[in-house]
Amino acid sequence: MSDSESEDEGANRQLKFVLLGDGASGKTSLATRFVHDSFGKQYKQTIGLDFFLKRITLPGNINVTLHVWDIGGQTIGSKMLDKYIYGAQAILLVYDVTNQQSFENLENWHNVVKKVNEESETQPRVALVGNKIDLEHMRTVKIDKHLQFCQESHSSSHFVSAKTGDSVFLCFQGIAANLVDVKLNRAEIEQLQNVVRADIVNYSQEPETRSVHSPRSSMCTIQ
Ligand SMILES: Nc1nc2c(ncn2[C@@H]2O[C@H](COP(=O)(O)OP(=O)(O)OP(=O)(O)O)[C@@H](O)[C@H]2O)c(=O)[nH]1
Repeated sequence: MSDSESEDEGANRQLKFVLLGDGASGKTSLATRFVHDSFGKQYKQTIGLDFFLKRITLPGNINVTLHVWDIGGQTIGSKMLDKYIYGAQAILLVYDVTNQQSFENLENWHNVVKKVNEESETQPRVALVGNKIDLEHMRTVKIDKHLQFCQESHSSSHFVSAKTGDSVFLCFQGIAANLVDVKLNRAEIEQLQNVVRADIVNYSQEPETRSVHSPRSSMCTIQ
């Protein structure tokens, strides 16, 4: 590689992020929120895989291009899955906090990742991503189970909502920053957390004021 090529690469690091997890856990929605800052309510199953590309600038003027591989939830038994995972710098294991099964099945996804890692020179960072925290009141996956998984699998821990955007940018950019050894300060983290949103909820049968807080979430419901 010539000097100018390596300078180019230094100026714009390419990172492969792979999103894994059960169907309907919200992988496409997370990628769409991160890349296009949009959200669609309608579920459209990903067949095989989808690609997203996003260039971000991290503190210190460090440009990073994220290649986000959104793997369809039905590929768990597919022979192609190993190839999709291979060479990733980051694996995001995504589950739906309101769906216990989607959390339990992450073990199968993680096992595939571990098997691929055995044959790979690069060892990806693994991140556990609990999605749909806007539905905190319907949560079925206990936070201590989430944290236990992180500890056992040496994963970073993230709670996000593709729907509201809560902590989605922080999740992707935080992982990217970590990979290129950039430290985000408190102000940058707060800025990336992004959404402070209050939904008006009409609890007609329950007259008392409610407040629902999630860990690292800025969502609340007010009446
Ligand atoms: N309330 C809520 N719904 C969400 C959120 N993220 C995704 N959804 C919804 O969940 C459904 C599934 O989302 P997808 O992003 O298509 O799920 P997926 O994991 O890509 O699914 P596969 O393509 O089958 O692997 C859609 O109806 C989304 O609108 C979220 O943060 N909150």
